[in-house]
Amino acid sequence: MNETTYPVAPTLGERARAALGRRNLVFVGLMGAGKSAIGRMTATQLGLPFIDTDNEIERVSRMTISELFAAYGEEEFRALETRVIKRLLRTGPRVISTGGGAFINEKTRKQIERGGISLWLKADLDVLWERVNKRDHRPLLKTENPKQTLENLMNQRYPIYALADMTIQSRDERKETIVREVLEAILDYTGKGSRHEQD
Ligand SMILES: Nc1ncnc2c1ncn2[C@@H]1O[C@H](COP(=O)(O)OP(=O)(O)O)[C@@H](O)[C@H]1O
Ligand SMILES: O=C(O)C1=C[C@@H](OP(=O)(O)O)[C@@H](O)[C@H](O)C1
Ligand SMILES: [Mg+2]
Repeated sequence: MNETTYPVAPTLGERARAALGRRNLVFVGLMGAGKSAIGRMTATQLGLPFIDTDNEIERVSRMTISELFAAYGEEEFRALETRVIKRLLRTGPRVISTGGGAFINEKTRKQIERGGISLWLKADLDVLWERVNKRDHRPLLKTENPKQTLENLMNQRYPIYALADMTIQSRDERKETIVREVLEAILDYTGKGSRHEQD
């Protein structure tokens, strides 16, 4: 029996996966930007393993992030974060969502620069606030005026997040739409997008 097979065009996820090669994709940005949620969905589309550094820190320390901050302080948490990220970047490829402070730490940022492609999920204050005020597991926001704290962090950190390889605006839009933009950004950044080649 004769069977005719037709070529199937690769999906956006498959094309982005090929463009990534052996590199890790690393999400950075402020609390509430969507790094954990969008990172996980992006990993599924890419067919790659996903790791959230906060989850990994909680797993190895057997403490929650809040407990770690309370027991040892932020400095110890950062040291642990740096070690965990260094180890994760040694192998790959995978999708790694970092906690908001990771990319701000110079040592960690250099590791990310060497071991992966970084993507800043950028968001306005109101979007961030709307998302983070629903939960209380973020120790840095346990202040008298957490929205003001968030704004101060934006002012301090946005110039540093801007050093990331790619930037996507995280906004009041379906997560699937943001994920699609992330995949397109990978193609553009690696020179495999439609702006660079004929599809
Ligand atoms: N595009 C989006 N639309 C609606 N809610 C979102 C979107 N992206 C993220 N969220 C939600 O916002 C909250 C914070 O997201 P999360 O991924 O934990 O952020 P981060 O890891 O950057 O702190 C979560 O409840 C998540 O589901
Ligand atoms: O911005 C920060 O310094 C932090 C962000 C948190 O992660 P998310 O950005 O995923 O909320 C977590 O790592 C910790 O509470 C500190
Ligand atoms: Mg997170």
